[in-house]
Amino acid sequence: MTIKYIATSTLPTPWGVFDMHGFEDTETGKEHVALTFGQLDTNEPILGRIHSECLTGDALFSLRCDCGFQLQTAMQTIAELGQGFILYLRQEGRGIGLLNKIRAYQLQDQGANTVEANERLGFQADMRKYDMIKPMLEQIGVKKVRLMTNNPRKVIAMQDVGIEVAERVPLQVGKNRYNEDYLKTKSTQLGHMMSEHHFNDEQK
Ligand SMILES: Nc1nc2c(ncn2[C@@H]2O[C@H](COP(=O)(O)OP(=O)(O)OP(=O)(O)O)[C@@H](O)[C@H]2O)c(=O)[nH]1
Ligand SMILES: [Zn+2]
Repeated sequence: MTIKYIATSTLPTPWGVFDMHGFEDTETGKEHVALTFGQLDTNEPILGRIHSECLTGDALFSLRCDCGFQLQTAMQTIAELGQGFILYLRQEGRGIGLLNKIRAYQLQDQGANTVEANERLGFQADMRKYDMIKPMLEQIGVKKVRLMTNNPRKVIAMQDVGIEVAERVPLQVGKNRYNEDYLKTKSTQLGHMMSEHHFNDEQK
């Protein structure tokens, strides 16, 4: 894996003006993005999120998952705090790509859960890799993090590449009638940490 920093610009959003840093993985051709907000105090753990691309949730308003809600909440929380970062990683569909995710959704429409659908298509439940985060965080000057996630695998993945996770900050938002089963499967089969409160607290 070779991650090459390309350029930085501003990114005005409804929550404030972020800086957007572009990276290229010269091995795979994937284009990753880091957003930063404010002047990062690199001696302290920085609030941040490692977000995996979800075109349907992040851009097309899908209620099948919680991704778009998590992204928005993370950006808003960071902007309110005054500093933080988001790595937006181009590993759609937990690494199987958009078209295979649509195939998986088709199987889910027929009754499979998110894990079974991946397996029926010949994929592991989660094929994501996180080795690109180290050079990306190095470029933006982040050494210690307070990570917004419900996924303990992400915490381990960060520690594996030498980033200190000072705290895991839960990010339970966006539950609705279309993603309730999906969230339950993540909790029971993929080890995501979600409180019962989340399941009892319908938002949409
Ligand atoms: N294969 C597959 N991928 C999905 C499905 N639903 C969402 N995704 C992808 O899953 C990724 C997000 O992973 P999640 O497991 O929802 O959450 P996470 O990022 O591991 O954990 P959090 O940090 O708590 O959000 C994105 O890349 C989505 O495109 C699905 O049903 N099948
Ligand atoms: Zn999603």
